[in-house]
Amino acid sequence: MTGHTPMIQQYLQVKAEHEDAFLFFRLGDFYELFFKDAVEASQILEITLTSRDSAGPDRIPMCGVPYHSAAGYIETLVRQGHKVAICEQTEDPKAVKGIVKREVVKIITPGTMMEGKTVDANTNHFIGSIDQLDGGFYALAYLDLATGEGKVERVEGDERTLIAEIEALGMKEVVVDERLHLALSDSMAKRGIMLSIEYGESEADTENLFGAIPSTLKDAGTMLFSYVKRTQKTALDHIRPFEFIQKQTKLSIDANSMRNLELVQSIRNGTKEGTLYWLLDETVTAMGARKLKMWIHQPLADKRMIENRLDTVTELIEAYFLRDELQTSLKEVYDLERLAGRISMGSASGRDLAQLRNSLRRIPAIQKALHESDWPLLREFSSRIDTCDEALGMLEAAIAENPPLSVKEGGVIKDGYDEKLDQYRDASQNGKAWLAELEREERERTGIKTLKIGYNRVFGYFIEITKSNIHLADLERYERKQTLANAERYITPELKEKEDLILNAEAQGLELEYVLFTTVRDAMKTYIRQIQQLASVLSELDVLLSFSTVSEKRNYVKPVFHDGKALEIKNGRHPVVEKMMDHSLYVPNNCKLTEEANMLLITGPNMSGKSTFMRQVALTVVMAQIGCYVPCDQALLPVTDQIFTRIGAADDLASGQSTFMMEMMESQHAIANATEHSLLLFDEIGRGTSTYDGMALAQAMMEHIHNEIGANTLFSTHYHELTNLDEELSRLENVHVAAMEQDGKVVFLHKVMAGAADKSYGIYVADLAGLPAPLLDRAKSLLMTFESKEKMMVREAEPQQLTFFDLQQEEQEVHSKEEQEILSGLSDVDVLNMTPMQALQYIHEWKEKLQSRKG
Ligand SMILES: Nc1ncnc2c1ncn2[C@@H]1O[C@H](COP(=O)(O)OP(=O)(O)OP(=O)(O)O)[C@@H](O)[C@H]1O
Repeated sequence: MTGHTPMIQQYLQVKAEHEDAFLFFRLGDFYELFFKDAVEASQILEITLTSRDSAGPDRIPMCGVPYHSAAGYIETLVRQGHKVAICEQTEDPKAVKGIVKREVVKIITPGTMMEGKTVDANTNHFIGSIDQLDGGFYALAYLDLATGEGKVERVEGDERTLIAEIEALGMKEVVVDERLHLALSDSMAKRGIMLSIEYGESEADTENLFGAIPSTLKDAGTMLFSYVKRTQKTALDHIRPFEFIQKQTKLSIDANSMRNLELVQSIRNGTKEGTLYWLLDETVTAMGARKLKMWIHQPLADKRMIENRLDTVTELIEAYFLRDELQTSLKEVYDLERLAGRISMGSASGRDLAQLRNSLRRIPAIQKALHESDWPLLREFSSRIDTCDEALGMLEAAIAENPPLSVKEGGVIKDGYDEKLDQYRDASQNGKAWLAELEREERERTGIKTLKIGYNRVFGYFIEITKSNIHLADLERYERKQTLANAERYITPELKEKEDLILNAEAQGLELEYVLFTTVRDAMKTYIRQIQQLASVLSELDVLLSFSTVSEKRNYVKPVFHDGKALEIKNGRHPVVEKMMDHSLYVPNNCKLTEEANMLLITGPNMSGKSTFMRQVALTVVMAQIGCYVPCDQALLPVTDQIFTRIGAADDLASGQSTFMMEMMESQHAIANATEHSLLLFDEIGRGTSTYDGMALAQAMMEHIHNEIGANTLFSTHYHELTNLDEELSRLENVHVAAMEQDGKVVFLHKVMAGAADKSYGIYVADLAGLPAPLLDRAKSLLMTFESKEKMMVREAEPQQLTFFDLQQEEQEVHSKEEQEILSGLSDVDVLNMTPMQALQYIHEWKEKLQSRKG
């Protein structure tokens, strides 16, 4: 370190504690980066790399960004998966000699970045933390620092399940201890998730935050809290008590199924379009949009709670005008949760406080409208709304109607709020007028018509009287300051006082205003919980309004829940496919799963609509359990506890697993965790391997689900051979999606009908896709050969179809069994006590057995 200038030495000291971050080192109006940081950042940010002198022989690489435009650069670095440590001057450079003290005031990381152009306010941005526990499970805690929402859940399963959950929640950063860091660093890096280590001591007093969390899971939460505290270095009063996600009260949908069903992210490009969230999102506030997403992530599994939401939606649908009024008011409500977060962390601007005030102004009308309605649940809603009158009163009194963006510009505090500030403003704005008035008064009092008030830099403001009038001067009050050739200049205490005010008015006014503003902002901290509570009620209202709007617009119906297991949907539709196509073209379908028959085996040509049908059943269940109406004419539903899907080829490239391996792992996960209250969707299990292998696996899985689990199950397959299973499995029924041949062309009817399909139409679909005619002809003739061969094989191997290896093995098993029988028969024979005829009879039997073996 020696051989550097004192400033660089200071830099190196700070940098040593923040090796893993780009250090933004404040120098005047710039943030400077040095050494390796400078080289790398200049490349990423496309800014010029320069160098500066040091005490040593080599120049130091350096680059910098202006203070006022740093935010964009910081955002770019953090978006690309880096940390940025902000090091500020913590002393006034004017007040000290030599090196100014500097300190890191904040570390911005991918999981804690809350503001910026790329931060979507309609989504929660969670930073997570993991603790590995005995017994093969993990504790997963996560927190949205902007809104203060935190949750803790128990993740049962292996590392893959854990990572899937982290991805499903969209986390960009996860905090772990050193041991887990080693174990997870590769798989997290592949997915672009930052792993940060927290060594620090856990915060001691966190009982208020983790009171509801089972003790074994608390450590994940406290570790997360310590990390956030260490990086943010501000008050975190807005962080609410962490919620414990109890699986029993939630419908759990594993991350793969979330993706397969396109609940919040489309498979194609990961955007919102084409998802259930996209379909249902008619929310008018960012808080509502976030809540909707969380509800879709964690639907309810409690009949009473579901019905309460559904009944509220019913009331909102009926109360048409009220709904409109509520939505119009809610549109004017800003993001109260994020505002509360900024207040807590001291980053709220004057404009933020004005937005808070403007939002709070809307609340009484919302409350009143609900309260005066004829609807019992809506009235109940109104009683949950706290109008935050005190907070509103304070903001009304203190904050100007339209404050500027920057607090430092002034104009944030309202006139009339603070006498002193008013004086400053008065002084600076009306200073001249005041002086003119004083001049008039003094002339009147003294009778000197030529008395005037002047100003110079040495003496400030003065009263000037010409020599000829001096005898009229009021020397009791005037103090002589300067004598000129033909005039005397005086000051008065009053004038000096005013002078102070006038001269410093602006500067002091701004200073005072800043103090007043921060006092109001800090005072608002008292109301954070109240504001958050309000936000929670309003966002819930927003989502329920959204449900009622969509349900009405799209003719959805209210589902009926019962305590049984039957799941019956009449004329169901896939809501997203329906929205994307001409509504009248969509072919509705029934789905009937009863206690007696709760497994459907679906066959039908490619593209006929098998997976659309399966998905629509799952989406209907999800929609119902978040409290929304459903796309059908009638629905009788059980409360489903978990949904598992094995649909399509959602290749998980990052995990490095083959598609077939993925398929098997997802199946394993479903089979290991499903209960009789679960819904399983298995789309074409086993198609990733050889026919017999795949068919065998599919059959075994169906048998297992039927006999051991008893879950409501939809199973689609291309293996027509499996359709015979309904004879063996009593609760299995065949359905098929109908297609029709007309003039040599296949017409897809998209209609689900009883019984098995007789034929698939793969080659026809290939034709539709535009494969060349000669290729298709060849395929047709090959198909004929295969089919006739298969018929022969089926005949040979009846009653079951086995592979060549299976047949060989079976043959061997049969033979050794016969030999065993002959041998044991021989040893059992009591030769001394049998007639020759009996002996002959035995020999004949043995010989026949051996002959049948050869034959
Ligand atoms: N009920 C329906 N009404 C109208 N169109 C439908 C219906 N169901 C499916 N479709 C249309 O048919 C297309 C194919 O459906 P889907 O992907 O469900 O077929 P599939 O039988 O699962 O095919 P594959 O066996 O090739 O996976 C859908 O994209 C949709 O446009």
